[in-house]
Amino acid sequence: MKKAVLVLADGTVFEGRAFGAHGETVGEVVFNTSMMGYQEILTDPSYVGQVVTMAYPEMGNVGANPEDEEAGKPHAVGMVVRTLSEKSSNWRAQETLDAYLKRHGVAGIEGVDTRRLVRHLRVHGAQQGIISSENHTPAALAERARSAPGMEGLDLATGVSTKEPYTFTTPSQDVFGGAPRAARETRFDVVAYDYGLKRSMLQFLVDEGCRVTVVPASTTAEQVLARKPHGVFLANGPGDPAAVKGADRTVANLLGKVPVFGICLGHQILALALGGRTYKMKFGHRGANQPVKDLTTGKVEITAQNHGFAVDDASLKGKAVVTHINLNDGTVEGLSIPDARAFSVQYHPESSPGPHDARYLFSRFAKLMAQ
Ligand SMILES: NC(=O)CC[C@H](N)C(=O)O
Repeated sequence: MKKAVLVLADGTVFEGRAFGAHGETVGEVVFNTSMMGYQEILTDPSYVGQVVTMAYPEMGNVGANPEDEEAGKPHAVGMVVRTLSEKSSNWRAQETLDAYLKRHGVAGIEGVDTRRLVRHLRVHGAQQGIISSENHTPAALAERARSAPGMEGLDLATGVSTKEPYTFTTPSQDVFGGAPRAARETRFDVVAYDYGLKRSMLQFLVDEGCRVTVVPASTTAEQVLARKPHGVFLANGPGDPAAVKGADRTVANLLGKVPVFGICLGHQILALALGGRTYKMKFGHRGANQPVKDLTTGKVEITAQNHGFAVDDASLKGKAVVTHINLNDGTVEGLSIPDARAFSVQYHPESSPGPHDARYLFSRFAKLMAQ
């Protein structure tokens, strides 16, 4: 296999071998601690502009298949792994991870000391980096990584959002081949803002009896209210929440008029709509084992997460109730505005990949709409 390097903006060099597409890719280098679900991770549009390092050492073992995609293609711009499995061993696999990334033009590097890389990012913070199999000097690559734009101030959601509204009616699938879940009778019309959404979120809304109309990020509050929805869903998405054009004002104009449920970027935008603030975290939360405490019940959920920004707790005082916190670092994980029938979580109740502890939040949204 061809030699490749990963060079961080601070000049740190990691050597390895190229897989997937050969060539070069620049992005924010982040790490994910999930042991499985690399395909759901790679295809999550929230990874636009990011190079994902998988902390777990064995990757590619189950290959790739179309059912596990969260969107039509990988959105991460690069992948860093310790050991890449040459073969895929799974009855659902249609190709290897290597072939999958090659086909989609995504560069990977394997054989990297990912423990050292993850520790480096934890200490020095997520930063721009470049994967290259083109024999340039590390100094030149570090310079290019340094001149790449950082995540702060980047509106990436508007770019990946759907261009036209569409209706989504597919329930979640049983991947183990069981009978398809009986579709619930349609009870609610929901408008979902697409900031870069994961397909599984929509499937869980359909499971709750929602007919979902997905709309572009730039859709106005008036256009949404004209559809007379029972509820509005604010999806996940890439980039800086404060940079998504007009989103905070739009959501502010919806609050109080219709129940609102936000996840991840949607949660951050809801906070901004209330006059709250968001900030860039040092290295974010990405993985399937983040402990979150529900302050209203005292229960702890193990959650899937993928975010690099967070909502500033102090900025919400008097504007919203902080309902969930992260037990690792105390950051805000959920909020609610009871008067406005609105709530949101920073983590991923659809998991995909991850534990199912938080799936009940989709029913909570349905209950809110039924009231
Ligand atoms: N998954 C998401 O919606 C991520 C939200 C935002 N882009 C962040 O990094 O914090």
